[in-house]
Amino acid sequence: MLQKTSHFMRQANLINGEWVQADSGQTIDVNNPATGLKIGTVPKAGKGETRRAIEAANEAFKTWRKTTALERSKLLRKLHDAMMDNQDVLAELLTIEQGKSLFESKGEIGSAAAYILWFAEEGRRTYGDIVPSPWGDRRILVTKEPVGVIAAITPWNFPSSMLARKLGPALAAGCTAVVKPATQTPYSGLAWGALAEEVGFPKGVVNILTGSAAEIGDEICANPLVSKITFTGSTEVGKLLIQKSSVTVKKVSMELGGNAPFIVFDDADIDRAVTGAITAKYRNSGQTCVCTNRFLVQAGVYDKFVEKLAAASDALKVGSGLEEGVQQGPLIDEKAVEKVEELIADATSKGGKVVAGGKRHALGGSFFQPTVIADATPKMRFMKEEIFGPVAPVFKFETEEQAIALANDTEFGLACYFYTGDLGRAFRVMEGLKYGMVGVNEGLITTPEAPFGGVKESGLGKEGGHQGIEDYLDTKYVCIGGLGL
Ligand SMILES: O=CCCC(=O)O
Repeated sequence: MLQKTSHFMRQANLINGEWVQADSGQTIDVNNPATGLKIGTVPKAGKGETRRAIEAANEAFKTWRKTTALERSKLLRKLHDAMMDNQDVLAELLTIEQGKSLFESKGEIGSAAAYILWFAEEGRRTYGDIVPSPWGDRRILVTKEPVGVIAAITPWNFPSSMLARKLGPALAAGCTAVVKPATQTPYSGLAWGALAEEVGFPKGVVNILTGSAAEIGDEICANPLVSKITFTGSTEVGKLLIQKSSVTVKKVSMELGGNAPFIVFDDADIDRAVTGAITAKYRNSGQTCVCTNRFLVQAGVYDKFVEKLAAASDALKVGSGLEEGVQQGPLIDEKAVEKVEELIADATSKGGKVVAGGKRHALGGSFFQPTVIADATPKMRFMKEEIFGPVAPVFKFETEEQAIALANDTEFGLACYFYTGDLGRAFRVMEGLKYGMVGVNEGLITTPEAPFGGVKESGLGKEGGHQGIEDYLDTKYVCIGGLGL
């Protein structure tokens, strides 16, 4: 029961440096998806607590913005080190509340820490410009300034690393933050508060609230002290936040839904494609925004690919994420399982053939078998809907043009993947795909050095890369005259 005694498992909210309960005293239960058992509670905060957290962040901003980039960088580096020093316990907490395997949780904590380190460095390079002036007696300066108080709303599928991508650039830029982690997985988010406190971030710089998404979200959108909202989650909720925050004209960064195609051409290395497919499909039990939603396979290698993918899917070890060797944990909840069942029933009623899995796992609860469906067609719901579960529908195509058209036939544009051994085709296809991120002969492409983000209805803005800090900065133009030049 390491997790119960870990001081990182905070069952309280962090507002202005104090760990507090909800004004109403109400709480929300948090359950372990692997057992269905309650692991603790968190406060059910509402509008009042959110307003106080925003005011605290606004007060803290007055001094935090004046710290030097180097001072902020040093604190962020300490935060990185504290995360890595506690990687095992933080990973265990993540697995207990989210369900993913300990292997993946350690990877997520490592990735979260890596984003912090990246932005600790990037924060020191937020250069402005001196622009050639059209006037002989005036000079033009362009500077970068922190936007102010930011609000970060984060999802349950990557409760630690999604926060790192937002807090890292925000704090490095000199912004202060109000964070609302998902209520299904709040402890990994709250742990950031404990870590930030431990390494010496001043009170009010990081505030963390749990509770009613509607009440907290509405206050964040309406409050003029919040300059920016950064959100990872569904396109539906993202649109609502954009709409509601338009009243106070906030900057927004949105990392929304995906419908990733994974294309395998006849000239691909099939074994490499299957290895990439397993990661791109089953990571976090298929619950990532960049998970493959549709496999598009060229006719010449279709049967071979399906056979190998089915065998590799059957071989995955499903179980509690805390167990040694487990590769796939449970889905987040019963609703997620029902959605997966519905999509499979829709596919089989339209001619889809289940060649691996297809059912709830014998372990019960929200465990589901890794599933492969052959003979998928565009009439099936997989074509348009995000699965967010361990189901791999495999479509057949004949030509390169057809593959690109099928891949682009969606309102989403987050990640996509394709496998080919032909360099010319690699460029043609990469340029033809309307997506924010492309994996060529790679099924896992996330890294702090690269800009993560989508186009179309998959979102706005980038997280990571040198671009990732720009959304937390305002550009100011200064025209200086009267210099006696
Ligand atoms: O679910 C979205 C993020 C997945 C990733 O970090 O690769």
